[in-house]
Amino acid sequence: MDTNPIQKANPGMNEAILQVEHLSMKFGGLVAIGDLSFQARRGEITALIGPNGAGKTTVFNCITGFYKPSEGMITLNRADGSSFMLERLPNHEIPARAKVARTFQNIRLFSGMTLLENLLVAQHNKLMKASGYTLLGLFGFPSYRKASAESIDLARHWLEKANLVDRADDPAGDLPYGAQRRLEIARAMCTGPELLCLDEPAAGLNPKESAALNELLMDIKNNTGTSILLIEHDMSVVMQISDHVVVLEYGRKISDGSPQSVRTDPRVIAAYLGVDDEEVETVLTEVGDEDVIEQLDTGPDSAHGPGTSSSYLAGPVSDTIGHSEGERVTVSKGASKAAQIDARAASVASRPAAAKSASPAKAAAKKAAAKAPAAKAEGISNRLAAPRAGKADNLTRIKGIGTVNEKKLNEHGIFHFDQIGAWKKADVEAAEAYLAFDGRIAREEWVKQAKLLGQGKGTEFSRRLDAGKVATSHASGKTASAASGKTASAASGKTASAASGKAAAKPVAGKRGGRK
Ligand SMILES: Nc1ncnc2c1ncn2[C@@H]1O[C@H](COP(=O)(O)OP(=O)(O)OP(=O)(O)O)[C@@H](O)[C@H]1O
Repeated sequence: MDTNPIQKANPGMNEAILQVEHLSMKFGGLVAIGDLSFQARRGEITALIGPNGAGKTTVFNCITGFYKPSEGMITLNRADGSSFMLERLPNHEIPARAKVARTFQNIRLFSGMTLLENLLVAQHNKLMKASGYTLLGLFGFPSYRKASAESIDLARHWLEKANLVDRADDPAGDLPYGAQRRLEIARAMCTGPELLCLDEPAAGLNPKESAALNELLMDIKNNTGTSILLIEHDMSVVMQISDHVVVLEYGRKISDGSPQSVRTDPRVIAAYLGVDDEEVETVLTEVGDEDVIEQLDTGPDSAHGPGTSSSYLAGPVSDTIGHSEGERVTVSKGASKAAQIDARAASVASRPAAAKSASPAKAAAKKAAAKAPAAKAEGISNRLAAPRAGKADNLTRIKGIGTVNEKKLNEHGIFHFDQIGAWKKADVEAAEAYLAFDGRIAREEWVKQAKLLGQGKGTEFSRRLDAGKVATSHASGKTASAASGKTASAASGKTASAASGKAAAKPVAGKRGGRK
């Protein structure tokens, strides 16, 4: 194989700025990335998404030379026709020669330096080159003076783009969080990258800061030649600005395509059942396909539930998962949710037609199963057998309750705001144990919110939800139809509501921990 990290490529053949081929990264026995291939196209925003620990940052670390991959090739095709095999390029040469820049999950600015100084430091290499690497050059060479003036102009340009020019002389550490994120991107842009890799740029941003970030990234996409590779958990950012989305789970690619196609991919939704409810809810409620929900009835992935390593661990051991309908699907013990979905789809496809005709019996079995958990809910004191007057409140108006948890609460006899509003400490603890929420109900003040909503008052969150600014499975933020046997949003074709015929008893979906 050619050991020269630079290859000549034909200009015009570089539709893909980045080609990742059969990339694997192992840490001892742990396979963080397994045989991953994807492309990022020039001039586009490509998002790399997946649950915590899926291997996204490891991919970035391989692209930017922080890790040398165990196997595979990463090719960066520059606009001038040259190509670089990044896995062979010394890492300090990746920004300079291959023109790849990155930001990190944790902000890494020089907080004591001013904004302008931060952007000038980023151009240090260019300035030193212009000085001829001599002290005299710093003062005497016209090339240095020219480069210095150009660097200041470029810094000012990116400060303007990031809407930070007014604060050019303030220390970077004094900026609000969202502004620091934009400054990092401005700093990376000062290096003139062809590929900009952003690791969770929207993490911790409020909606206004998120919108400012989107605007900056769209500006970069539309007005510079820079292509963007983006790791992001915030689905609103991903869906709004990405041209192309690659989804990882346990280091493997499970989906690759347009934002629309990946968000309706059952394997992606299944993968996201292991993360925060808000993220699950965003995907589930936007997809809302009954078949998809049906496919999710595989239950939690015990091999990768909370507390275990969230990385893909190759293992040939087979196990059998039982389902309420009685069919059994065999998957490997280390299989991801996506693999379970695939296995189940194969099982459904091969099921004889006669099995399908047994659906009334299946429905009865499901109904019985749906009733079962209520009988087990000893921990919560004020349960009801059914919603009053057949109508439940829309519990997703409480910040922290997504459609998935609303369904579980309904299954345990909790349908109304005043029921949650009346919870005592023991009820909160029981609900937290059932939902595997570990202190979150108290922290998010569900009881306080529920009291207000029960009195017909609103909260900041419920007002946003009622105004349609927050995703909900309910046709209208204020309506609900849990336990009515209908889907909550039949009109809009969205997700089945709680306690509908589909709400068979299911254990709590595994969470994969918080962000880094
Ligand atoms: N240097 C390392 N040594 C050992 N294991 C590592 C190392 N770096 C990453 N891992 C493991 O590889 C897996 C993938 O981690 P990675 O940080 O790439 O995931 P991620 O998708 O970026 O997660 P998150 O969304 O939480 O940032 C994890 O199990 C992680 O613990």
